[in-house]
Amino acid sequence: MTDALLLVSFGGPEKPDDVVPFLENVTRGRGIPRERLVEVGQHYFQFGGKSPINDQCRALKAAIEADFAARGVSLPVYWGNRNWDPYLADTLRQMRADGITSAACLFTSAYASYSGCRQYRENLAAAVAEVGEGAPELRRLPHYFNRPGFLEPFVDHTVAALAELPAGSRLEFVTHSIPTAMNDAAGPNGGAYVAEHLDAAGVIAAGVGERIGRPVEWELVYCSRSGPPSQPWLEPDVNDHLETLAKDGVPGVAVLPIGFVSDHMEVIYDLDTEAKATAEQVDLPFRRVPTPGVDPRFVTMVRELVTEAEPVVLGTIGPRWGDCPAGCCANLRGPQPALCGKD
Ligand SMILES: CC1=C(CCC(=O)O)c2cc3nc(cc4[nH]c(cc5[nH]c(cc1n2)c(C)c5CCC(=O)O)c(CCC(=O)O)c4C)C(CCC(=O)O)=C3C
Ligand SMILES: [Fe+2]
Repeated sequence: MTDALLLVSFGGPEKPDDVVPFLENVTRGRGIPRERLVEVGQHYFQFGGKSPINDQCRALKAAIEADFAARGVSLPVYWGNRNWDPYLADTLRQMRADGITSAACLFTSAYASYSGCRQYRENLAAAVAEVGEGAPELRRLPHYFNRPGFLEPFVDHTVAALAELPAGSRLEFVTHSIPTAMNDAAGPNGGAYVAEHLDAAGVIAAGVGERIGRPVEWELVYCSRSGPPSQPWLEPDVNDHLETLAKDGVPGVAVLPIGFVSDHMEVIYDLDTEAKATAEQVDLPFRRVPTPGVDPRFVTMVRELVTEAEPVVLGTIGPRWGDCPAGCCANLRGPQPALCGKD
């Protein structure tokens, strides 16, 4: 039984004074070099000290509420963040006060990895411990990277982007880089972060090819690397790759941020600002494809995750679990309490 839907997101600063404390929350104990933090702070300040992510969560929450109301799903929707106000513990206290005893969680993160999955589960465990007695019981909705409601908006918007680019342009699928060791530990058997992205990208590329009547070339590249240079992270970086493509005479690129569900700071800075500038420098026609955001198909997918009997998925991997199997996405710094999983 479920009394509520809980949107679990990353959080972001809303004004300049929030930026440094937000970055401290995100990077506490993560060993990110100081120069990187100063640089990322500048990305936020350049946008007035405000990340778009909280407004995007408010918009998604409102769209889900409207859809639930229209479809007779009488579940209240709550929202809490890992790293900024509204914090998960505050939301759980509100839910308890409202008489909610159980909730299904939707993470605004679509793929397996410590950063994108288990860290959310650890933060939920910490928030439940902080709230104490009477905190709602939480379960997690299935991973959705291979659901039509997540993939189809990318197909549509990519077809539109290609129509504005020279013939023969390619698809650059972009996701957040992570340490290679984190990918090696992702999912129950390792490597799930990259494998899930490749599966999703393959479905989108095939869908686009079908729509435009010819196969399109594509690859998966990475943005937003942090960490010390000595630590290997997934490569190539999108900027380096755009330079390679220009040298190879590729006529243009559609850039699809498939690692993200909304156009938050990584998208508007790392892609729309930095990667776009790189493309201009090397004279490579560039279009950035929107993320699902509040696309009605994505909102419908959320309702289906809550109410469905039979999961519908695309690609080769097959339906994924909600609550994770034991050993999934290990915390490489050592085990921590986590909810929504066998360990
Ligand atoms: C896989 C992944 C996702 C996708 C899944 C998901 O969506 O959760 C994601 C999302 C996000 N990452 C975000 C912001 C940041 N991530 C950082 C740092 C890091 N991210 C990592 C991974 C991921 N991150 C990693 C391995 C680090 C290194 C530190 C560590 O090992 O933990 C830092 C610190 C500075 C820096 O190092 O860049 C910031 C500020 C925001 C908010 C954006 C906004 O404000 O609009 C969002 C949605
Ligand atoms: Fe991040």
